[in-house]
Amino acid sequence: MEKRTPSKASLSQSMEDDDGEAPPLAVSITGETPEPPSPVGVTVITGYLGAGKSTLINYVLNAKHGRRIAVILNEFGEEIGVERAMINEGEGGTPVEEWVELANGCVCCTVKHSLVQALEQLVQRKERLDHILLETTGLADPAPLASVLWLDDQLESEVILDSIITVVDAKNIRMMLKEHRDSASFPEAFLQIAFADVVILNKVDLILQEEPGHVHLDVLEELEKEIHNINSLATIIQSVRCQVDLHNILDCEAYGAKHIAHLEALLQDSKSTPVEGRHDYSVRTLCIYEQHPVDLAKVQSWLEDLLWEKKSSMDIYRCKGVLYVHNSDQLHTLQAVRALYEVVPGRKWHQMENQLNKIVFIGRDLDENTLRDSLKSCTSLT
Ligand SMILES: Nc1nc2c(ncn2[C@@H]2O[C@H](COP(=O)(O)OP(=O)(O)OP(=O)(O)O)[C@@H](O)[C@H]2O)c(=O)[nH]1
Repeated sequence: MEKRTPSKASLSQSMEDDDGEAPPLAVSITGETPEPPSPVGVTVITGYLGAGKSTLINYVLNAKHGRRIAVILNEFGEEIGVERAMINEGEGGTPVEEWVELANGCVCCTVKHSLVQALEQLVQRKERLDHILLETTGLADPAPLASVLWLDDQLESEVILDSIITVVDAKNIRMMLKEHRDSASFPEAFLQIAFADVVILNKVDLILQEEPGHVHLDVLEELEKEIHNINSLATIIQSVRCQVDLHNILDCEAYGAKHIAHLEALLQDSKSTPVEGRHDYSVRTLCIYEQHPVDLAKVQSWLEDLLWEKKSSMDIYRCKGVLYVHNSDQLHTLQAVRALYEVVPGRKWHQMENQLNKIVFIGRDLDENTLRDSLKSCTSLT
């Protein structure tokens, strides 16, 4: 089943909301050979001011990891150690980004114009790339970017959204969580966590300084729990100066419908945020279950009411799940980022398996009863 989106007009509207400029909607770059190579994964890096995004980029650009990684930046910090990328005027006055090559095989550039154009240039380079990192300075809500990069397989794009990584400053987030526990407001940082597939909990050395001995371990455990309360689907990696094993943050295939085992493991570990002491308006995770098989058309129309028409007051950011569909021996996977959603048939159910629907929502004002009852209404075939 192909990816379902509301009208293009409303998608581009949501992108315009972010920076006043509507990026093009799709990257479709077809290869000339009959068998195009597998697409290059794009990892989007978000994070609150000063969390350590540049530190992570610097680490990737300077480490000997043996991978050819391209980095696309919005802004070029002085500390990055390469000359500021130049913007040239290409043929016909088209602005062209200049790529800077580094000794370890990585390349990087600053995007001042079209992201899609920069990606096109990248994949047209003769050297094959292993991965692309995209730093999104100041982008509170990475969803519009996900909509641009998360494309239908049918488009045969040469790039594919791999995952969204959010870098978090452990000391800062600890303070923010304390401050906002009982308040109706929520900082941008929580939104970035809500959209993350991987959270790098950086600057854990500062927690050790504050809480020497064994106490810092309890503090970090508590922080991980709080982050999982916002987004139980995210993998959390603790770090100092973003020194992370790249295998843990690249090639996550967080949006790939083929990676069912990983999705199932995430769903298995996901738990609803405990309700006690929490306000409904905070960003949280909610899991719903339904034992009976659902009608696919009804599920689609239910999702479209929730995500497109916004008939309830709920604000849903992310959604992942497995569906047990009437008249199908295949498990179906469900993924959504804001208004964009996809339901894809996956592997066959095993004989002794407990077939059921499980959906995890991440968002604000999530109403468990409404979601559970409306999913239940998708079980009838009339
Ligand atoms: N103590 C400590 N400092 C760190 C760590 N990681 C990064 N820093 C420092 O934190 C500061 C901010 O890091 P950056 O990498 O520039 O953060 P950023 O997210 O790119 O910041 P902006 O571009 O301003 O949003 C720098 O001075 C880093 O050296 C860490 O793990 N521990």
